[in-house]
Amino acid sequence: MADKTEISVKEEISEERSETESEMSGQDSEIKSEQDFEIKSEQDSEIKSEQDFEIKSGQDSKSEAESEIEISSEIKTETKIRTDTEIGTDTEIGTDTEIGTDTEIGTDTEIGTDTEIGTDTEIGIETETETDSESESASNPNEREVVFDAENLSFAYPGGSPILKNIDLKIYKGDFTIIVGLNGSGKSTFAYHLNGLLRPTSGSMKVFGKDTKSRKNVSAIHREVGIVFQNPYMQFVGNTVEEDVAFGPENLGLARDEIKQRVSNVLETVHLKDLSYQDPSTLSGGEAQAAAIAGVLAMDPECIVFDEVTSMLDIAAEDRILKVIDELRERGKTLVYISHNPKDLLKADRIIVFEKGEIAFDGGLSEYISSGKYRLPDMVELLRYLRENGIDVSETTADPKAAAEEILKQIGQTEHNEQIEHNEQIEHNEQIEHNEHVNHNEQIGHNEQIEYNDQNEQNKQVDRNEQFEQNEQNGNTYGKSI
Ligand SMILES: Nc1ncnc2c1ncn2[C@@H]1O[C@H](COP(=O)(O)OP(=O)(O)OP(=O)(O)O)[C@@H](O)[C@H]1O
Repeated sequence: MADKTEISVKEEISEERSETESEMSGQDSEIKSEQDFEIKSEQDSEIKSEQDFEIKSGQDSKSEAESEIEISSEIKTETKIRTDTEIGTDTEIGTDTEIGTDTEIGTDTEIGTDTEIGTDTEIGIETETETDSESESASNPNEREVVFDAENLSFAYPGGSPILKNIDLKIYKGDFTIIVGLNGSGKSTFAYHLNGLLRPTSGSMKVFGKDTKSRKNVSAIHREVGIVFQNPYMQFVGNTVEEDVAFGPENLGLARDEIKQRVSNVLETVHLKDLSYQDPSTLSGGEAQAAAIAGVLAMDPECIVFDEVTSMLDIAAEDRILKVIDELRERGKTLVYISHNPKDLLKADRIIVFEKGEIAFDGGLSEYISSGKYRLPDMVELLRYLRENGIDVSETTADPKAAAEEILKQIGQTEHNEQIEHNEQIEHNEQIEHNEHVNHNEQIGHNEQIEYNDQNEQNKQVDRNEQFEQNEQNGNTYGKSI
């Protein structure tokens, strides 16, 4: 029997946040204090019998205006039929009673009773075989696994007009999908649907096959899908950066050493080690974004939704985050990235454009470029200009160095070759000149030698004549008759 006590449940807090958002928008009439988010405890007990039965129970309680007790029991048999029992009690203004039963053929029964004052009790009994979308896709290995599946999804904030309209969209495992669109087009609202923070007003959203409409599914979905919010201060729950980042892994029930290691690694990654003990609410905008990213990375979820997370980062910090994203892609994570920066499009497997709550475009980068309707990354503009002027470079080269090499191949290389030829010619000419010069010098030397020899000869003759004259004067004819 294992018994452990944990402080805090991050995904529940996310739910609370969402509720708070809803409350702000008037979706829910109740008013909650900030302390709702702060105090949580969870107690899990696990009993495993020799018959391979597993019984788990967890108890959550919260302070202040709201208290919640959640007890979950899980019984697992060798036949892989699992029974989940969840009992939650909320004491707050407003009462909700929900009883749900899920069976393996997908029957979901919910009985709800609302009264004005009282208790929120949720009893969920879920009986299902361990068959989910993963095993479904395993039956057809060529079919890519669907992670997010929105079907005819529409959403309106309470009292408002529809923000999302009839969205049909499947996002596949391992893809890096970028969502772009003008301000207010519904990108963030859609992002909140990806982990059940918001639920469709009509239609459905399934994550790994689990419908976000069922509250029982939402906490499991929170473990698989992390969201980094546009406003990072929305997601802090710890008193220090370190505590905040540790919050998620603690909630996953990881061992203390593992948590320590993860926290240390992610703080290193986002360069926030020096601020480990700072209150996250006092961080600068960019630091807060980095800390929020660290908090999600520490949980290592299967999917991460980034909602304009680099908007406040300096260039170096942005580069670090983009590098992290590259690594996450290499590890096969499913990433949804909301951005206003056209340069991000170059990395995308898929681009989705939102316009007034609808999907106006859904496709790859080449299609996006050739549609001619949207703002393009600067480099694509440059390459396009070169193409239009007869230089055959690809428009979709994401890496500036690769683009430069392509351009060089087309024009630079030719010029380069011409330059080489030119240089060789110069060298050749210089050599000739040099040789000519040498020859010339040699000629001069030769002539000088001749002159020298002539002079020598001449001098010798003069000497001889003078000797002759001298001899004659001396009467010495050396046997010669005159
Ligand atoms: N809690 C809310 N209550 C009512 N309306 C809301 C709420 N949150 C957002 N909206 C409205 O929903 C629309 C879509 O907002 P959303 O934040 O999803 O857009 P966005 O595309 O992410 O915009 P941005 O690029 O500016 O971040 C906007 O008109 C916004 O005013």
